[in-house]
Amino acid sequence: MKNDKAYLSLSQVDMVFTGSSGTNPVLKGIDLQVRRGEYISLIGHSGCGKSTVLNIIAGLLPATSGVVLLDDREVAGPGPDRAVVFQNHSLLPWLTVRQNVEIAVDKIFGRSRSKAERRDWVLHNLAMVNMSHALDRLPSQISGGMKQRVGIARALSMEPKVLLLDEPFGALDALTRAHLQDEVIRIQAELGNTVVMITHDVDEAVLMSDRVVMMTNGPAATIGQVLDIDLPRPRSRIELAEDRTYNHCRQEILSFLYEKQRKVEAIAPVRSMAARAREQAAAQA
Ligand SMILES: Nc1ncnc2c1ncn2[C@@H]1O[C@H](COP(=O)(O)OP(=O)(O)OP(=O)(O)O)[C@@H](O)[C@H]1O
Repeated sequence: MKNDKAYLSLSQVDMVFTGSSGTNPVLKGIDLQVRRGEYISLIGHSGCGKSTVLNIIAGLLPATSGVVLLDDREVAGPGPDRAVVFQNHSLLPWLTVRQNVEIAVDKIFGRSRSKAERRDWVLHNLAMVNMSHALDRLPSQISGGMKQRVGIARALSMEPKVLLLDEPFGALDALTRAHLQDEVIRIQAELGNTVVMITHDVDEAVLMSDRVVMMTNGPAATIGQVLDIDLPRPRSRIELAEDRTYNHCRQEILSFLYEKQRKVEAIAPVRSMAARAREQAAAQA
């Protein structure tokens, strides 16, 4: 059962990037409470600041102001209690599948677990993502979907308090993507991980999440709407296609993204193409 107390909380988080071209206020007043075992998706238009939120939780970026607490402790830098899986796998190319997980396990459990325990733990996590058949292959010898599986096994093997997924299925073809989504759903049901996932995919957000957090467009993006996905688990993608609640949730998110937060910049490239055409015509005249 999920605990109602916030396990991960972001309070009044602001982020302003400062560079040679001036200041860029990216996030403003982000407030988010995540319960232990909850699966949260962050969705919003490209560039609104989703990865920035994830990087702040990961401790890879310090927020300009505001507080991030995980299990009652302030996040003040990266740590093994927060494992990140990126869109493009980040496996070490010279290490095998097994060694890529082993390196994380040895680092975290090198002192607390015996060599045999660590070996079994590596194998267990790779079995969980159905990669036992390719333990000794190099990343260059496996497919993109398999690489993401290894990345997920590596993240899980660290027993993080929070799993941070930055578009983990974004680079995969539709079938591989569906397959891997199902595996993560199964693993989540088994382990009850607390997950924050970035996605651009409305169906993926509804299928996988307990709540979908919708971000407004930048600059100074914030949380515009939070939707509870009140669908029983286990969820079947085939049955959900006909489900009224599922379709209602989808509709809510689509309406937020494409009506309330319609991205006006999308028109800009069309304008500039037209402007370019005019310039070309003028140049040829
Ligand atoms: N390290 C950084 N330094 C300066 N600006 C940054 C940095 N990281 C992100 N930004 C800026 O912050 C804004 C939000 O970027 P971010 O990557 O968080 O958006 P996003 O919603 O994850 O985008 P996408 O969906 O396209 O991945 C962008 O304007 C980006 O240029």
